[in-house]
Amino acid sequence: MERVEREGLEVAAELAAFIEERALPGTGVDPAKFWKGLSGLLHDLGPKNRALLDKREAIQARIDDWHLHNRGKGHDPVAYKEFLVEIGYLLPEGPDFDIETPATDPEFAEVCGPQLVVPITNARYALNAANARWGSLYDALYGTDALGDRADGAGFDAARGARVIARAKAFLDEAAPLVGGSWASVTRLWVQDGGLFADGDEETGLRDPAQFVGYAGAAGAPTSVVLKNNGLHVIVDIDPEHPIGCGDPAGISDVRLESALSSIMDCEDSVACVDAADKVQAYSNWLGLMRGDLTEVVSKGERSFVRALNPDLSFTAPEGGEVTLKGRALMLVRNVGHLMTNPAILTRDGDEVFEGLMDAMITTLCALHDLQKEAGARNSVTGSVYVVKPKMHGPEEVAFACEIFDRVEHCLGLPRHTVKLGIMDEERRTSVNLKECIRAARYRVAFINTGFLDRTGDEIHSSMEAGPMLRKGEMKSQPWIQAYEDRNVDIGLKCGLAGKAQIGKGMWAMPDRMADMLEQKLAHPMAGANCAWVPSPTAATLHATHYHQVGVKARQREIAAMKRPSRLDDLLTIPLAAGRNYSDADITAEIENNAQGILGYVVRWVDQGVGCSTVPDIHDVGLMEDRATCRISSQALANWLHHGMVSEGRVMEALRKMAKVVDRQNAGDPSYTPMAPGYDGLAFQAACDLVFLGRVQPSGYTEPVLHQRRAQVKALAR
Ligand SMILES: CC(C)(COP(=O)(O)OP(=O)(O)OC[C@H]1O[C@@H](n2cnc3c(N)ncnc32)[C@H](O)[C@@H]1OP(=O)(O)O)[C@@H](O)C(=O)NCCC(=O)NCCS
Ligand SMILES: O=C(O)C[C@H](O)C(=O)O
Ligand SMILES: [Mg+2]
Repeated sequence: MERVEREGLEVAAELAAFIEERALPGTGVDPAKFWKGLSGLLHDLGPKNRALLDKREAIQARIDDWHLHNRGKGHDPVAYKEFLVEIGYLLPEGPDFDIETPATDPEFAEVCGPQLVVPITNARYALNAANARWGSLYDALYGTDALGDRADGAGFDAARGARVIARAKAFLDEAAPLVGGSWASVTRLWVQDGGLFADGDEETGLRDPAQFVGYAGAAGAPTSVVLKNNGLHVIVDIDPEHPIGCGDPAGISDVRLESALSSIMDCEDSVACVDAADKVQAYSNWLGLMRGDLTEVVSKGERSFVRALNPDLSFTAPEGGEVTLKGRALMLVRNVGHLMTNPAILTRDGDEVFEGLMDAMITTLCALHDLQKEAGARNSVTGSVYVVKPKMHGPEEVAFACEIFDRVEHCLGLPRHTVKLGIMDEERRTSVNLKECIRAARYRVAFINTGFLDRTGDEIHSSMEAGPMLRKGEMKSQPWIQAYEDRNVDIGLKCGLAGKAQIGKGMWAMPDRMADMLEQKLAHPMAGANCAWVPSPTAATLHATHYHQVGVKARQREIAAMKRPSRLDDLLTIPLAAGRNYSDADITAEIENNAQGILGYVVRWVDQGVGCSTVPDIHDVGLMEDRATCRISSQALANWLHHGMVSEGRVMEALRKMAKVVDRQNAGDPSYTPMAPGYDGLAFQAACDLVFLGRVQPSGYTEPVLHQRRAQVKALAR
């Protein structure tokens, strides 16, 4: 790899060119100052980063020892908790406080709704995610199983269309009820004296006239009307010439929902970035989004078009004048955590730099383009940069993240606390010390979010030596996870996040099961969450309906008033399989299911550089797999192997059997290299390493193995 020297750093030439030719110009940041700042950050904070990782390992070693020492004695929760205090795992809680994060955007402070996540390396998807602020409810209902069944695909099914329209109008009856009658019987809509009127069985209007916020077209025959409920907008489009509108009594052609209020552009678990070329791809997409000029040619069948960021939407206010609605989701960027290093830059000692430090500086630099915009659509109206920081273990690591951004802001000449932090509550040492973690970021925190996928992986790894764990599917109903979810909300509310920052909930990991999502994900706003993660724009539109049903702010007040007890003891309950007598068939199903998930994900990661995939499980349900879900499956198998629940031979047999299944599932992909019958490729090897070496991976993470094998594949291709 060609490198250039910059202030004591050996920088990959393509990364240096990206920074000097594309990221820095237009920001007013002097290149020499930038490199000096980056070099200082990497050299000064690298050792501290390393020390924090060493501390993780030292703590884990003590926990392992404790379990080994106490094995066979029956778990003593009181002694265990005392031990966790003694080793500094469980820290004392300080006095109550309120966070003091300066001005966050309305998507954080006021409005509640879905949060979309997207791999930043995929420009087509990333643009789509930015534009997912608005989504068609008609399309979402028609194109998924939301109504219980799926379209058969052979042309437009009018009967299905009628069911979709009936459902959407039932939604309008709940979200924006009329004084008399139903939206289904409306035959005409018009605006008069600042009010919205409807003809139907009778002349009527909105039960709450304040829900009408704007319209497009002529007052007497609007082409759109805009309604608002729980802070979320709904656009009813009217076009009697439209193929759908022409069959509607009022000419209604669509109901569009404000859907993804925010979108996380992910540089972490949904991407595969192992070197300078990958990092430049990620950074340049983020730069394009922050500059506002990212485009991508999208081809669908015969049709090709250029996808770009959507503009804001403009309507006439009820009394005249203009109302503008944001056309794009508020964008956040997820940096990587503190663990990994990356060869894109070497220190003066020739070591790879910590990737999280590099991400912090470069993603913030890219965001300067948004902060400095004088015209055109801005991402943050309050002049903030939103960085999601994953996989931190405890308050010291959160404080370290804040220190990193103090330095970044200083180097880039930004006001202190411009960068707002999303703290993923997804490691056990963060969950048990959540209040202190929030305190450590009290001037920056913009969200806390329960990343239950990583959290489940860490649950298994942390207590690896305690015994064999429950099956993966049983984890979600265990006391620890329920305590974790509730405590996250309780502590967030106690620390004053309401009205300033988000309390978020985790991913819906079955992208094709929208009926199930509609039924189950209502629980997130009910639990007091301002937002919850969805895997696709369509899922965002459907999940948005939940925030029409539940007023989250009121719900948060109710929950705060309950003053629920802390449940720390439940949180510390280890999900052991003790007492469970799994049948041989259960055990086979569990190892095959995990093996299939790991292989299906890893083969695309290692061979093709795809960081997020839908992979069918053994029941043929497509699951969103990313590094966090892979961490669970590999830790689950490593744990059962370690405790002799299954032999190495049996697991290897399952891996080979499932490799053939995964090969068949990918048979239609011309760029796919089958794993069977040789089982000697790097992807298969990576899957084996994740499982057979899973116990000794740092915190059970998958990154070290995946990066190493992907780098080998790339080297071979060169
Ligand atoms: C799960 C996933 C891999 C499925 O991808 P897929 O099989 O290509 O999805 P589908 O074929 O059903 O849909 C593809 C369409 O949906 C869009 N889409 C899917 N997921 C999207 C996302 N997260 N953001 C924006 N658009 C998305 C694509 O742009 C594409 O539309 P287009 O053809 O107009 O561009 C994908 O949804 C994804 O990557 N989701 C992100 C999940 C994530 O980031 N997880 C990590 C944190 S938990
Ligand atoms: O990246 C993910 O899979 C989502 C989240 O960070 C989690 O770990 O649950
Ligand atoms: Mg995670």
